Amino acid sequence: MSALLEVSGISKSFDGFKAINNLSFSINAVELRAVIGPNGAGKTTFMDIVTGKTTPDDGEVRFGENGRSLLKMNEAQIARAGIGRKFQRPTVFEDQTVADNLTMALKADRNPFAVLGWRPSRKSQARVLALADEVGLSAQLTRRAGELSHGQKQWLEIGMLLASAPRLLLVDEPAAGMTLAEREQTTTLLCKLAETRAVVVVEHDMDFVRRLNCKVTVLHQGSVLAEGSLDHVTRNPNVIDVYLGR
Ligand SMILES: Nc1ncnc2c1ncn2[C@@H]1O[C@H](COP(=O)(O)OP(=O)(O)OP(=O)(O)O)[C@@H](O)[C@H]1O
Repeated sequence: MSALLEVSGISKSFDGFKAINNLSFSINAVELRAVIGPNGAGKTTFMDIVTGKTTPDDGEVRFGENGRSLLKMNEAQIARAGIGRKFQRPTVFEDQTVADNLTMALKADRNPFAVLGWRPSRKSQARVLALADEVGLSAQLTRRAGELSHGQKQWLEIGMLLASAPRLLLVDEPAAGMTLAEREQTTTLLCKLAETRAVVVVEHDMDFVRRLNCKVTVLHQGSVLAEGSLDHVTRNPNVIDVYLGR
């Protein structure tokens, strides 16, 4: 399996403090990966670097078959290249319906000139239905996003990200604030999405990570401390020492 994302020897200091320290790892084109680690381990900074929000001091980040360097691209170019990021707090348009939110996301995926005079076509309406179906919101299409539960808003935002057909989806703490039923549905959704693309989930909730049943990367002090199945990494004495045993 070839790597879709290759992070090699990246470091990033803030005021002399190494938030990321010679970090290397790769993500396959079709895989679900959980990234865990204690507070301050560098998980957010890693996502900031991959999405172009932060530039590392050293190292390289390559994406796609041609190994294109992401460090030469800005945030918008990286998003267009196929990397979507889901922040912890959902940012949907609360006054708009679910269908309108998805339609706007489809529209936003177009170049600025194509957006001028853009009207929803039959094809884009079908795409909205397909996106709603993919994230389990078919029955909510005409509801205002503000009326949705927290979990439904998270799924809507994932649907909006899917409008631009990302090859890599970075998802920050999806389980936070969700009911048990919503967590289970989110697990199913993330596993399904990872059947056709790469999905990287940053998560603190170990029960949720266990349900994802995927390879886990443990970060500590900006480097990879351990990698493998959840059972494998949770048996690692270093992981127990710095993360689980606290
Ligand atoms: N812009 C910044 N300026 C100064 N220090 C920063 C900045 N961004 C991150 N840091 C520091 O870098 C370290 C890594 O932070 P980061 O947010 O990446 O960790 P994290 O693993 O996401 O933590 P958490 O689980 O608490 O979200 C922390 O010590 C943090 O205080």
